[in-house]
Amino acid sequence: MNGAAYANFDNQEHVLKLGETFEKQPKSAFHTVRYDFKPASIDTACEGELEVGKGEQVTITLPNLEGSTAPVTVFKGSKRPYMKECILIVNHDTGEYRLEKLNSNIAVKKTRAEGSSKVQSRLEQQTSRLSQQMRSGSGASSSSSSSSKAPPGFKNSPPKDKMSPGSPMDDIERELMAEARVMDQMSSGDSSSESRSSSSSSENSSSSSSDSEDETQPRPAGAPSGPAHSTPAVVAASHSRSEEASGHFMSTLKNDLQLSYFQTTHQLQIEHSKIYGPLWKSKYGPLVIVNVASADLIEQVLRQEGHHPIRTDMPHWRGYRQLRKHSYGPLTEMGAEWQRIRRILNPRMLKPKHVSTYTGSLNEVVTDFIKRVDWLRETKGGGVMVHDLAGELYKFAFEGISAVLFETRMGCLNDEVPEETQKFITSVGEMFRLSPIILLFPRSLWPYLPFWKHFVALWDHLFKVAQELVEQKTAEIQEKVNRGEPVAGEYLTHLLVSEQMSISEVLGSITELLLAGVDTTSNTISWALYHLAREPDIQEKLHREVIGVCPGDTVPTSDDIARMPWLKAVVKETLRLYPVVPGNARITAENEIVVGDYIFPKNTLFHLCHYAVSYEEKNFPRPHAFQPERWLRGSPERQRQHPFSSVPFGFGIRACLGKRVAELEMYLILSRLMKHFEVRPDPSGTTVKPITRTLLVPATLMSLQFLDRRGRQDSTSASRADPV
Ligand code: HEM
Repeated sequence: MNGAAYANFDNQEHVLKLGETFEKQPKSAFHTVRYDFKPASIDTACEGELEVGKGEQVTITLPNLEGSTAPVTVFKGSKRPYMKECILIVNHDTGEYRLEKLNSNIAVKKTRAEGSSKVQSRLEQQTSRLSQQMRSGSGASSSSSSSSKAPPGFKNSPPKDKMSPGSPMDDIERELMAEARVMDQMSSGDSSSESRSSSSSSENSSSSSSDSEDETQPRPAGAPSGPAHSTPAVVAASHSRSEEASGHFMSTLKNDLQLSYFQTTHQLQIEHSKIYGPLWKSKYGPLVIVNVASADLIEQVLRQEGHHPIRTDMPHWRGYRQLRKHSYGPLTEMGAEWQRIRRILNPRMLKPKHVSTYTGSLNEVVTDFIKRVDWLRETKGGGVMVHDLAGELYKFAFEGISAVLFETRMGCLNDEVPEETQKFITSVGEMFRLSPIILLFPRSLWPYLPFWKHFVALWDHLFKVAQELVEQKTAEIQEKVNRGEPVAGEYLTHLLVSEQMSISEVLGSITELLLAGVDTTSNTISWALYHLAREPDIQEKLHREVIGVCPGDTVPTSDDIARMPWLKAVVKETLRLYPVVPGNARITAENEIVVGDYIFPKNTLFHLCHYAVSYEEKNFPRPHAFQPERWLRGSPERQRQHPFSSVPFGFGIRACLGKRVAELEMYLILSRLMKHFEVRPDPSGTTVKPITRTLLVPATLMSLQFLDRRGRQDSTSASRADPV
């Protein structure tokens, strides 16, 4: 399929162009479908009936074609193979069908009604103006330097929208000014006030945000507190000329960039699927996306993903690697190379016999985490509270995955987290936060975006940390070899010693594993504890299960976990309510595929709306309730569940590489925490909602009470009111 498929949103009218295949609108609307026609059929038009979407047979009769007044059947037969020249427009309200030649543009009323789409379309117009200005030489000269070369054209911003106090525009303003501030700090070499993007683990925000927490309108986690909240005028006044230009750029964008759009994309899945049904098309920056929001249709996409599935082409992540000449890892690699990497990485990540060998190292990390909980309660929590639990669990997850990958300890659970480690944590969060913003812009503009420079610096740091760890391990191995000692070890040692990958490839892969292995598990553990605290009966059942399998001081192992079905059900239910990857994706690069009643050409980008599907009443009765019992084997609800209604680790050969390690890690920590503590909600009554920052993360700080069970005769008889 050719690449000229991008819709034109000028005048709010959607003009379908050659290659554009699918459009669905809320009410009035047309479905526009490109069906498959035999090239000959169009020439040998004959009369017949009109039937679309029944089985594989399609008959199309048109009221008129090219001047003919009598209805003509332009096609009768199988959907395949296809001819590119025609497009079928189906009006499902009136039952009317229309075939148009693709070489004439087809105007289909207004495309989208939601504000977010309008915002995007304005942004697109603006960025294309911007890019024209740059190409015409009025802007930046060359190179990857950013704000200092910002073009004068930035001044031509559209009139500023009226902003009411506390409106989403304030958030945009804060976000963009925060961006400018971070750029300031970076250019002046001061990174000390960088805060981790997710409020959940921001040390800095812990004191400031708790006061201002508002359940209905949580403070955007990425908006740092303090000076970044200043008005643009105040901040801009302190900028140099180049920063002023960048400030113009910011203020231009702030009218268009709706932060809430990024943060609530999981929620939008539900809202859009209510309006459009289970299949609809949308735009995200330069991307045209087909959204899929039903378990059946998701299954259809995933089952046709091909031999080398592509999630998305990740131009920003890949762009960084190209810039620095780093190797791709499993997240970013594609095609046969991706398959080769996975074949090397899979065994020690996914084979149960290997994964169970990580139990010892992970349990050591769990032990240290429990000590840290004790310390936090005593020193900062009035004997019972653990503040910013998600942040603490982030450190646990980082320590845990490092123990597995690097066979080494990072000191994340020490009283003082090493500076480099803390910076890695900050960088991961920042990088995830910036990723969707960068994708909104055409690649040609990236060098001129201030936050692209920031994005590159963040990745530089991530690679630097991984590189140091790889070098350290290489040196250890070399020393052992020099001493004539046997070299044994699990993950990194195996990768280095087996020499199946170059050092650069090992680095590319290990960096991505480290990146993928932290927020994912830590946030899932946070949400599980959050719900256990709110559902004492479910928690009590879990506690009983754990002490039943592992009484006294016994530390749960992977074998014990196999006998804890309730624990597994708790994790499954947590991942249903909070799928860390709320929307996955596939690009069908190998074949055109049939999804529902439609045929999609090669290279269609599908967005799989897992979040929406896991909240569907028909899949999960009382979908908002935390009910682990739905997952118990043999439960009537489980038997009715569609197998693709909740697939938190993805599906197929491109599914999560860390699934088994993540599960083991989550089971080991949750079971042990249940042995040691009773968790209870934050007495302030604060509720925590999720936001999307690439991954689904808590929007605000999460704090819980940890009551010691150790020393209790009978945990059930302990008064719920009295901290032990
Ligand atoms: C609760 C924990 C986790 C969840 C829910 C999760 C979820 C996912 C999902 C949904 C995908 C995309 C799969 C697909 O496209 O079909 C994925 C990919 C991936 N995950 Fe995880 N993940 C978790 C933990 C981890 C951990 C601990 C690691 C590393 C040790 C990891 C490494 C990866 C990698 C490398 C990929 C890319 C695989 C590829 O493209 O070939 N994940 N994960």
